[in-house]
Amino acid sequence: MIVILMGVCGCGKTTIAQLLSDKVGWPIAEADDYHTPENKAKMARGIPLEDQDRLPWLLALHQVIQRWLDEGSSGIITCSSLKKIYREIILNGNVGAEDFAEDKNPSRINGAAFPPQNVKFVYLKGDKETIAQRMQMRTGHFMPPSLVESQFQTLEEPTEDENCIIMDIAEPPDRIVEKIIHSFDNIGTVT
Ligand SMILES: Nc1ncnc2c1ncn2[C@@H]1O[C@H](COP(=O)(O)OP(=O)(O)OP(=O)(O)O)[C@@H](O)[C@H]1O
Ligand SMILES: O=C(O)[C@H](O)[C@@H](O)[C@H](O)[C@H](O)CO
Repeated sequence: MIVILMGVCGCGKTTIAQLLSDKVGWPIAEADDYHTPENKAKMARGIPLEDQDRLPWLLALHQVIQRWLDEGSSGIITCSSLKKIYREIILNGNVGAEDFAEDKNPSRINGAAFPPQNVKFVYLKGDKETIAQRMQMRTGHFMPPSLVESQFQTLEEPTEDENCIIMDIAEPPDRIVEKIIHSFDNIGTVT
């Protein structure tokens, strides 16, 4: 099983990934570690990334998933995955990227089932005020609170066909992790 924790900056991806990893023993690929220094510097200056900045980053994360699938191993990825096409690229790699470049309808990629059953997105959902507050409290992170607004503007919440689990970030981290673990057997029933 591969779990991709998604959502805007400050929604709790890293926090939940660490707790989940402690419980299930799976490795974490922290998406921030896959950004180029240029991307990080851009965000640190308060400038939102654009599609083309994110493309190589998404492809690198796709390779992590592909490697884990090839090895038959489990893992946890933290990645904002803000747009549907980004999620397609993470899952499908270059196939998604070609569609991205040509601005085609992502739902038609290869006619493939979306998503693969052993790769699950978990959307950490919260309101802008809660997240802005948590970002203000957080220290030592390159991502400035000023980017919360653009993150919400870019966000395309996952739709039903993506079979994504939605977690309310108003709940304590431990509870969210319990629900994620429970949902491995009940995909689609936990919200
Ligand atoms: N469920 C929660 N309840 C209360 N506080 C939380 C919860 N989840 C995370 N936090 C706190 O909110 C802040 C942001 O969390 P975290 O850094 O994990 O978010 P993130 O999605 O990984 O951010 P980024 O995308 O910017 O790296 C942290 O200070 C964390 O301790
Ligand atoms: O703009 C985005 O797609 C995301 O915000 C990521 O680029 C960041 O890595 C992260 O969420 C900040 O820590």
